[in-house]
Amino acid sequence: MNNGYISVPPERIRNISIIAHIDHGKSTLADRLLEVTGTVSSRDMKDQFMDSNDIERDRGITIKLNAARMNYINPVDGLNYVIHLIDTPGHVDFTFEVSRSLEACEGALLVVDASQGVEAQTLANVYLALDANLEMIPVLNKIDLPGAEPDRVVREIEEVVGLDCTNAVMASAKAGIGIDEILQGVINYIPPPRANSHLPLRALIFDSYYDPYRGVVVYFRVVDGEIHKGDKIKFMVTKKEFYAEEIGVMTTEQQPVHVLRSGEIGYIIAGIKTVDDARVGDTITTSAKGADEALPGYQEAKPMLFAGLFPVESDQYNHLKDSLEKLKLNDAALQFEVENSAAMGFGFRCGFLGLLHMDVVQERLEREYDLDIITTAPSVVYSVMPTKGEEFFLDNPADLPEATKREFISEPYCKLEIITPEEYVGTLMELAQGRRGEYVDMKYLVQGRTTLVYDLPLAELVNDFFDHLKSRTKGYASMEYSFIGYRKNDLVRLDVAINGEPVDALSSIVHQEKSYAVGKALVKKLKEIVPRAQFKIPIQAKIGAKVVASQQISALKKDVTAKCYGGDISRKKKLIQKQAAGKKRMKAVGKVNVPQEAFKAMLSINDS
Ligand SMILES: Nc1nc2c(ncn2[C@@H]2O[C@H](COP(=O)(O)OP(=O)(O)OP(=O)(O)O)[C@@H](O)[C@H]2O)c(=O)[nH]1
Repeated sequence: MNNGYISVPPERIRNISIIAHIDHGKSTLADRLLEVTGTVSSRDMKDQFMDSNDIERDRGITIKLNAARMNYINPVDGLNYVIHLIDTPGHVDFTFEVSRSLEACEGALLVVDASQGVEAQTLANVYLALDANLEMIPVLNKIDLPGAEPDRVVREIEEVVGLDCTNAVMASAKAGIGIDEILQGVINYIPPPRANSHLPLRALIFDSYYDPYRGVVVYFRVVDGEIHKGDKIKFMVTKKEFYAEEIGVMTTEQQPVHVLRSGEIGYIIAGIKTVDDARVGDTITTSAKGADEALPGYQEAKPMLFAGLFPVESDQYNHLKDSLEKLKLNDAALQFEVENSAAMGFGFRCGFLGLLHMDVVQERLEREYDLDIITTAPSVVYSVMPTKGEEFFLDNPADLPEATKREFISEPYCKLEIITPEEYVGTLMELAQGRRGEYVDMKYLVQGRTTLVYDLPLAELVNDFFDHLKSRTKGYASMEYSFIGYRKNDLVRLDVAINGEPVDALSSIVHQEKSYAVGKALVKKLKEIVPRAQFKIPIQAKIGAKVVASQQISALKKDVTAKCYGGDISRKKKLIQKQAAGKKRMKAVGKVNVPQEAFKAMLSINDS
């Protein structure tokens, strides 16, 4: 094993990230590099060392960042090098975090699956790497696959990405091919960090997490100066001050050291209670003789999506509150405030970076905190100009003022980039147009693939767009999006009443032109979802006082247990138990039990 802490001069440090489209082999390659450099022995290596979180592993995606310090003895000069490998989250919800971890590096391995080629996320990541001025080494991965076409993909990278592939490495992370060449490439083509040890300390925070025993652990890159154990330090954005109780490096495990210098990557433990105090993108300096100016580029994590989270049983409200507070310790981007819904009772309005972030939070609440919650359909943040007063933002459709009290509503738009095999261009254009997309551009790539660019309302995108894209293209298309600003539109609020009771948690904001069709589809869907009762249940969709669609659920004729003829008691009991379990995920709205699915019905009616 080669995993101890070795101090080397800056010219023998390399700081790199791996960037790739999902599933192109980033984690497998990271593992292989750790193994080849002796940082982790193959025996010790669990599946994937870099993806250390359960939910990540289950979903096969990288959510949290991680960093590893590898010692590499270069066979060419026999000298010891240190390579810091920073893992980036592989999902658009976390673009800002990706950008900060790239900022902490001088170079990146651009991994492209040689049997698939460039995908939308490859491009999005390359743009971020170019923004961070990174030197990139293309790695054509999976060349062991019979379908691999590395030469074609090299041409594609040169044409589409505009990256010179002279130094590209043909590799198989799985079979261990090309790993030495990659390490040689890192030493030869990626510049060492510029060392500014004489300047006041400035270190960039690129990740942090909460450890219940040690408090917040902060990962950083020392840009200027030095940080010593025991230093009094200041976070320049939050202005919070702490003592550096422990600083260290990430070899196989966290290994404490006394000093970290310009160009190095390490962690710090300083009695920090919540990740909110150590935000990604913030700059660490010393309290005494510190830097005057923070490193550029800090951005506040801004939620793009909001949804109501309500406990199924109202007595679980406090448990939900405690659980959200605990999650927040480890998730600076999660926001929540109390929401009191007429239909749902007390719960929380929560803000998320995107759909994946929302799913992860929901799953943690259920799995780790054993909560039964109802989540309403996510809403984007609208901007509303009232007839009187100033423009304001609104994330809960239920709060929209009546039509007579507002001048206009604007909604967030994003730029959507799709890469698809040519034969699906028609169906995807239809999909994008059905979602109010505005055509921007189309380009033919090599080998019958095409990029399509649309401006699209974010609300349409979060409405299951990705699943539709995948199913229309048999999984062959990929997409990325970025927020581009607000645009005015003719939007209205669509309300729902079940059995005469307005269900505020089912209200949504939709485009005027689509409102009738959406209302009709929504009540039809709700009719399928809401269980029958002993009485008739009318379901209506309304805009203001006007009913735009309605359906009726007919009354149950018989008690289901009647089927048992009163004879078989155990069977009857079982049936009752089954009914009770089925009710668990239901929320009583007036006299009607509304299942969780109903609150997501909006997501599934857009069959465009
Ligand atoms: N045949 C072959 N399969 C590979 C190779 N590298 C990775 N894979 C497989 O490809 C799949 C995805 O690999 P990962 O390393 O998890 O991909 P990733 O890019 O880290 O994915 P995310 O963490 O979701 O971003 C896994 O099933 C790997 O076993 C390779 O060189 N050859």
